[in-house]
Amino acid sequence: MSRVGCMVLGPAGAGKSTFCNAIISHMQSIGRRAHLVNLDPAADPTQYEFTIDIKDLISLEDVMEELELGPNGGLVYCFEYLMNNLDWLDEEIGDYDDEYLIFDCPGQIELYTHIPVLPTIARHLQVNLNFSLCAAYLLEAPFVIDQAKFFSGALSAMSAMILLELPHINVLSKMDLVKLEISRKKLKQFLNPDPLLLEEESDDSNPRFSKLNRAIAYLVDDFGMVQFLPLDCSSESKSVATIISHIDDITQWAENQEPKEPAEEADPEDEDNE
Ligand SMILES: Nc1nc2c(ncn2[C@@H]2O[C@H](COP(=O)(O)OP(=O)(O)OP(=O)(O)O)[C@@H](O)[C@H]2O)c(=O)[nH]1
Ligand SMILES: [Mg+2]
Repeated sequence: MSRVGCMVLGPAGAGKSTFCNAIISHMQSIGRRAHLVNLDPAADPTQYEFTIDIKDLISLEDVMEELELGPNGGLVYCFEYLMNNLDWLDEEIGDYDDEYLIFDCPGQIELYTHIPVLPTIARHLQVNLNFSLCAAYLLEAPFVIDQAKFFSGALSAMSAMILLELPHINVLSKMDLVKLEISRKKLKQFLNPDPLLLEEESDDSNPRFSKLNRAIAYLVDDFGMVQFLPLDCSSESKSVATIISHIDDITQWAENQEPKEPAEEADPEDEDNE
């Protein structure tokens, strides 16, 4: 039994759900199968139905209404409830052996910093449910227009990589929105972030912030692991297929599907019989 999973993460509105749907759509077009697992207790399905939905366990709307909590307190409650009822997740996932599951996660960064629920879920999926798991962290490409914002986004991607301890890809989403505003050469520098980009910043920014931004940029560079794959879900583009192939590589999807039989010793007698 083997299961492959990808946790799709990133700030609110980064395009996570759109990307999850694009994965399912692409998979269907090439005759592969994948399932959507919704881990956002406030989300409704969009293009494709959820195969597994946290709202069948608990919904943010009910929690806010019954416990008189705000949206963030309600979300924290929902995840604490899920943590105490992980057997629900086990049961839901139970039948999906040898399947490809895409986990659409909520955008609140608190869920892997303040209360580390997403790292706990990730570990549970790997250790107890035998998942070959990776994370895809989305950052919006329009951030690249504001370089300081981009580097702070890269820092949040890096923090997710460290906290989740999962094989990881970073994705620059909504590329269609910046294609016309930024040169290809410059875009390439953002896909493999180059701190020198900040050197070109205009002089009218506060020098103290410039210094801080540069320090963050060099930190991201020193870490040397934050690179981005471009994604454009606005039209049929190769970007979704390319990202899926990266996920396949990381999770060793092909190997999981077709476990290699140990090479059998050639039996000379069999050969004689043929
Ligand atoms: N132009 C463009 N818009 C996109 C793209 N991907 C997503 N969007 C839009 O961005 C908005 C947010 O997309 P979602 O997929 O809901 O983002 P999300 O990260 O799931 O949002 P939350 O779950 O609320 O955190 C929607 O209006 C999408 O249509 C893209 O590649 N290009
Ligand atoms: Mg979403």
